[in-house]
Amino acid sequence: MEAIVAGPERRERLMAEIMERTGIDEAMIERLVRGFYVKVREDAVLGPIFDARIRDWEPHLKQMCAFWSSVALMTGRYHGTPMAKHLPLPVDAAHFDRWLALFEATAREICPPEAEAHFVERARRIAASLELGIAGANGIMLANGERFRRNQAGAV
Ligand code: HEM
Repeated sequence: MEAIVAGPERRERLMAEIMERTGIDEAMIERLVRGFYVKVREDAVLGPIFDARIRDWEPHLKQMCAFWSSVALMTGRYHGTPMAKHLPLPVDAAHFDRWLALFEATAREICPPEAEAHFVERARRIAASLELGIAGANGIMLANGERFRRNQAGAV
């Protein structure tokens, strides 16, 4: 009879499969995260939003490495509440577009193509779900593919 592969063993296998297929490892995640936030902090649109909220960058960067390790490699290292952290932010579609443009540029610079595609696909999905949540918190129910724009919604 074939053994049922569950729990930690299944996670190990998934992780090994993703690492082998994409070349992603914790070192690549750390380069991506650190490279991305260098761009974010210099950015005219996003920089001030982070600067106003993050005093000590090192814990945030460590948290983001754990997040991407969980998202990209299924390691389960991240335990947090990203939606709750983003709901109060003064952001809309323009901020998410900028965030993704910087993330995608960093992934292109740092990762081989399979890894880049793996990160970017997940970043786009999570960004869309955060934007949907933020719109909802501002009383706007987005239709499929619709974007959240505060000026049009009149909800600044
Ligand atoms: C509009 C673009 C975005 C802005 C301005 C933004 C800003 C921020 C800020 C200021 C924090 C710190 C919050 C706090 O500690 O109080 C944060 C945390 C975080 N962000 Fe974003 N973010 C954006 C998009 C994204 C996207 C697209 C992702 C994921 C793909 C993401 C993932 C996270 C995670 C995982 C945390 C840590 C939450 C925790 O402490 O557990 N963010 N973000």
